[in-house]
This record gives sequence, C-alpha cells and structure tokens, in this order.
Amino acid sequence: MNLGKDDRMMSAVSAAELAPKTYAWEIRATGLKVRAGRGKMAVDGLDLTLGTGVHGLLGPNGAGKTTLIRALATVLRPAGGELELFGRHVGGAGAAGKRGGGSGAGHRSGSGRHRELRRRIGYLPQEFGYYKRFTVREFVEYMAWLKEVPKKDVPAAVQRAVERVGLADRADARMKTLSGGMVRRAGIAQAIVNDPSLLLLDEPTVGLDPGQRLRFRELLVQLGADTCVVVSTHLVEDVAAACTDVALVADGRLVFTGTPDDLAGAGSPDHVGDTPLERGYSALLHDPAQERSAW
Ligand SMILES: Nc1ncnc2c1ncn2[C@@H]1O[C@H](COP(=O)(O)OP(=O)(O)OP(=O)(O)O)[C@@H](O)[C@H]1O
Repeated sequence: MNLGKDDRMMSAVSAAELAPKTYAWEIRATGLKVRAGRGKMAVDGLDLTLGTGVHGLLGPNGAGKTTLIRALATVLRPAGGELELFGRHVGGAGAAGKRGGGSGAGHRSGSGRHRELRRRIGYLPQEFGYYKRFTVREFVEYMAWLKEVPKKDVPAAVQRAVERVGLADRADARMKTLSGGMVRRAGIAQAIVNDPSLLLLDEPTVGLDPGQRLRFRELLVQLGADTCVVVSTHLVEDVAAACTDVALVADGRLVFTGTPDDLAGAGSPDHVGDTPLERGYSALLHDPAQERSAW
C-alpha cells in the first residue's frame, strides 16, 4: 500500500494524542501519603491538582519533593490518601478499593500495572544510571524502547529529543565523554522522547551553566503549552522564568500554590532573600529565622 503524504503525517501522531482527553487534570492528589524508604512519611497528607502548564515544585531540603515526584512517576506506591493520574486511580485508598491492592506503605509500584501510564510519563530523576559506553543516541533510543515508543517512530523521536536539548552535535559521542551538564541534557532528552503528557523533572537545572539554563527554560515554556510539567528546583529564579505556577511544599504538605507573582507578593523587605521571589518563599515557610540558620 502506498501511503499518501497525509497518511504519513497521521502515522507520526501517537495514540495518546488522538485519544480524547477524558480527565480535567493530569494529576490529582488528595490527602496523599508516601513513605520514603521504610520509615518516614515524607509526603504526609498532600492535596494537589495540576493540569497543563509548567508547575514549579519548591521547598526546603527534605520537604518531600523527590518522594512526591517518585510517587507521581509511579515508582513509589502511595501509603494513603488518593492519587489520580490522567483521571485514573493509581494508588492510595481509592486504588485499594477499586483494584484490591493493599496500602503498600513504602513499596515500589508493580511495573505491569502501570505500564500503560508510564508510556505517557517522562521522568528525569535527580540521579540516573546509564551505560557509560552508550552513545547519547543509544541511551535515548534505549529509553524510548523501555517506554514502548513504536519501533518505526524511534529514530525520529530520538533525533527530535536530542535536538531539543541541544545535543545533536554530540549524539554519537559516548556518554562517558560528556560533561555533567551534557549528561543532564541527555537525561532531559530521554524524559521527553516519548512526547509525554506528564513530564516530571527532579532538579533538572543542576549542573547546567547559565546559558544552558536559559535554553532549558525556553524548552520548558514550549513543553508546557500542551504538557503537564512538574519541575522540582532549588532555584527560585527558574520558577520566575519558566513556571506558570508554583507549589510550595514543606514537611510533606502543600503550603502554597499560586503564580510566581503571588509568591513574590507574599514577602516583605523583612524576609530573607535577595529577590522578591526568594523573600516570598521565606515568608511562606514557617520560620524565616530558622531558614537563615539552617546551614
Ligand atoms: N530512603 C529513605 N529512607 C528514609 N528516609 C528517607 C529516604 N529518602 C528520603 N528520606 C527522608 O524523607 C524526607 C523527604 O525526602 P525527599 O528526598 O523527598 O525531600 P526533598 O524535598 O526532595 O529534599 P531535597 O531538596 O534535599 O532533595 C527527608 O526527611 C529525607 O531525609
């Protein structure tokens, strides 16, 4: 069969894109509880609803950001409350009732159960492993294969992802020859290679130089036009430049959501910080003086 131009264009559109969107938000967490390791309830009664856009996840060290992102990536199973991704219960009390699963405190999520969801998720962990002898292209191809990108779409998807992170000229370089910033960009490429509907980035700007950070923020803005992007960061200025809104987490709970302007507006000159956003951030945490002495 000869495919016409229009047919070829259609074949580049994923099933996920063609499927009608039957949910209002990509993420809905209600009273969500997630354990980090076997002990601590690092996310402890968190309510959060997020749709399309770039959402900055801010909070002090140990606030529970990584644990939350790992639960959203379906790596950790919630210990309580409820979590919905794309309108589907994926864990917590709702899932236990509907699927006959247990509370699963601190357990890893079953991989088979979440396979379909994971095809629609992109995830950049804070630290990620890779074969050092892989080239950038092989690394991203391998991740595309894990995410079950249709075989015929893989070469174009990999090329596009590598180009979007500015690594096209290093695509055939081995991972072990890359700088830390380039490895991070390869990590971002693998996270976007499946054109995810939900993109989870844990500290993506660590190791990027100022120019790369600027380009990364531009990429975030592009991605956020049709994707739910959650970016955990320590850099409050990343939030101002790229995020449509901010979720501030402390002690495993949500303490604030609003626009970057709302965050800036929460502070006053008395609060700790070099910029209005940093002062707003300090103001919303319990005790700014404690923050100052936290070192
Ligand atoms: N494997 C683990 N076992 C026990 N406790 C853990 C484990 N991982 C994290 N924690 C604890 O859970 C809490 C939340 O950690 P988490 O890494 O989610 O926070 P975070 O907001 O991402 O911190 P950071 O900004 O420093 O990366 C912290 O108190 C941390 O010490």
